[in-house]
Amino acid sequence: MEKQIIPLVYDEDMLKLHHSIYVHCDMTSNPHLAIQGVTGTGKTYLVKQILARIGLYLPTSKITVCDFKGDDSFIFLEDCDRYHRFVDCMNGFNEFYDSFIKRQTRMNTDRNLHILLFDEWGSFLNYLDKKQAEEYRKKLSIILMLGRSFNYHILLAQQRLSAEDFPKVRDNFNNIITLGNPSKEVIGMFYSDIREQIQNDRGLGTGYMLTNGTDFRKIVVPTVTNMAKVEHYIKRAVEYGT
Ligand SMILES: Nc1ncnc2c1ncn2[C@@H]1O[C@H](COP(=O)(O)OP(=O)(O)OP(=O)(O)O)[C@@H](O)[C@H]1O
Repeated sequence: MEKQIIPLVYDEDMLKLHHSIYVHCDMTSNPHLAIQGVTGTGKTYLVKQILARIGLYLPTSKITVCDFKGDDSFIFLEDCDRYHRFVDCMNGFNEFYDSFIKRQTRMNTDRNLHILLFDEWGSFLNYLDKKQAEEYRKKLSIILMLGRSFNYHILLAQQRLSAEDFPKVRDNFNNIITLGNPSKEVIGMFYSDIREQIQNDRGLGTGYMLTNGTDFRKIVVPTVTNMAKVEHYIKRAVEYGT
């Protein structure tokens, strides 16, 4: 499969040298991303940029949005079939999973990129009963394991990526972004080998990024000058092919 490269965030060290250099992500080799950070650290602001860049740079991409919290952040998608909020996230996730299975079983031979944004996966699992939660957890781990070959991708955003919600989270998500200052638990889970590089100096729109478990960098989230444009590219990809 061809490379599918999108710019993600700025490298803070380069920015300090006055080089606005983006850290890029090749979705083909690094298919899944996770973003964590306490409330107000800018997760949604970054998620929107990533989705818009996928829509802009990879114009045959499809996006499915499951926003369990269901506030106004994605309300501009309210007429779209691939936008789901709160309880409807069960349907949204199942539709995404079923379309993945169609590709995997060769009922569908398309190979254009399809990404699922799931906002607050952990809260969603808590909402479900134990048996249902196990079923959804299993389906997610199948996509995380097999999605790459079929161009199926996961983007998760939640306050804290915990081991109960995602076993082997560091192995499953190629890029993990932590916005704001990480807690002791987060440092223990993700940054234990490089603790000395974690300072309590992160503000709005800054954080850390870990790629493939080892490649560590400080990052800065670019400022959006035209949010309407960002939302336009997201909407185009949420509607693509429907
Ligand atoms: N890099 C940034 N530059 C400028 N403003 C930002 C940046 N990141 C976030 N903001 C602003 O900060 C506020 C909080 O951001 P956002 O809603 O993305 O946080 P969040 O982590 O998703 O919060 P929650 O978990 O409560 O949904 C918003 O008004 C957003 O526009």
